[in-house]
Amino acid sequence: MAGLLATKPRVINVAALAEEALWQELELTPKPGLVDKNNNGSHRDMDHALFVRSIQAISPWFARFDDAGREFALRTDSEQLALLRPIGIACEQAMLRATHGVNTHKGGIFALGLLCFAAGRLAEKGSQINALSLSSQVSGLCQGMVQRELASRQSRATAGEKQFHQFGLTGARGEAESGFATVMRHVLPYWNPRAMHEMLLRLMKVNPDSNLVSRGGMAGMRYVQNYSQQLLARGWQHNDLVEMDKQLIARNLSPGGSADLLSVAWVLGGCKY
Ligand SMILES: CC(C)(COP(=O)(O)OP(=O)(O)OC[C@H]1O[C@@H](n2cnc3c(N)ncnc32)[C@H](O)[C@@H]1O)[C@@H](O)C(=O)NCCC(=O)NCCS
Ligand SMILES: Nc1ncnc2c1ncn2[C@@H]1O[C@H](COP(=O)(O)OP(=O)(O)OP(=O)(O)O)[C@@H](O)[C@H]1O
Repeated sequence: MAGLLATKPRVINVAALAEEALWQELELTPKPGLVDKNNNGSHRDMDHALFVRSIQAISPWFARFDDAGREFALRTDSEQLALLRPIGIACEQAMLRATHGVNTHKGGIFALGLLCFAAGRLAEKGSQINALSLSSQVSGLCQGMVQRELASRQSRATAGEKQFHQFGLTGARGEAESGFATVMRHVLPYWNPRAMHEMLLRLMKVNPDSNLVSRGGMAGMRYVQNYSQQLLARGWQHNDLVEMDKQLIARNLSPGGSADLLSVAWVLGGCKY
């Protein structure tokens, strides 16, 4: 009888959660400054249809990231990123082919690719897959990334690299190296998949988003952080988000980094327990 009562371990498919996360993020509407079902936000080169094509091009790669995590599970942490990166870049190329060169999900590929790879590595080692183990696995994989790729290089080719040298911001790399600490600290304790607008506001309130800085400088980033903080503090309705969307579009601001972290939150929230 006891055998019958024993609960079977829940099988978590992180690759499937990652695809689901991209759809949930895209469909969330209104989404201030971002592409959603209503409008293109602060983007002249992207729309909903382009994001659909991008998600369709990227999603088959999530299982490949997971497979690679299994395949390389016995290699040391420090070797992993070099083994993963070529797959990540190939996935970026698939995205760019589908979008005719537009950067729809570069940050999303980076973050979700790391999570799928970490899940494969944990599964191969027979370790439990949950938000905490995924967070610490990603942090381990990315240890030293900021120092190696930002601090010890003078390149200013990308927004992230420019902003590190200008403002000391570590962007997507710093977030990954911390094990997505922004999501773990500011969203997961309050996680509710039916309250995705609130989850996004919690992210925009604190996230040092390189997209905002490259579009509006530090003032633009602080504008969005303060706006989100006020809505969370006084409460908000649907129309408050419609108005925030208008204000961010008027300032050409787009919190793309927080949109990526919302996808990360969907995956970690789905593995919370
Ligand atoms: C690491 C990458 C993404 C860094 O790119 P970049 O120098 O432009 O950094 P940057 O910090 O500007 O962010 C890139 C994207 O991340 C998102 N983002 C921005 N700020 C943040 C933030 N604070 N937190 C999380 N995501 C953010 C945005 O959408 C942005 O477009 C990229 O250079 C890269 O290496 N891509 C190759 C693919 C790869 O490494 N994959 C490995 C896992 S699959
Ligand atoms: N729904 C969304 N709408 C817009 N951007 C999103 C959305 N979801 C995620 N993002 C993230 O924001 C990024 C796009 O933002 P942005 O256009 O500011 O970056 P960029 O392409 O590097 O800059 P620019 O377009 O000014 O050259 C995407 O790479 C993606 O990571």
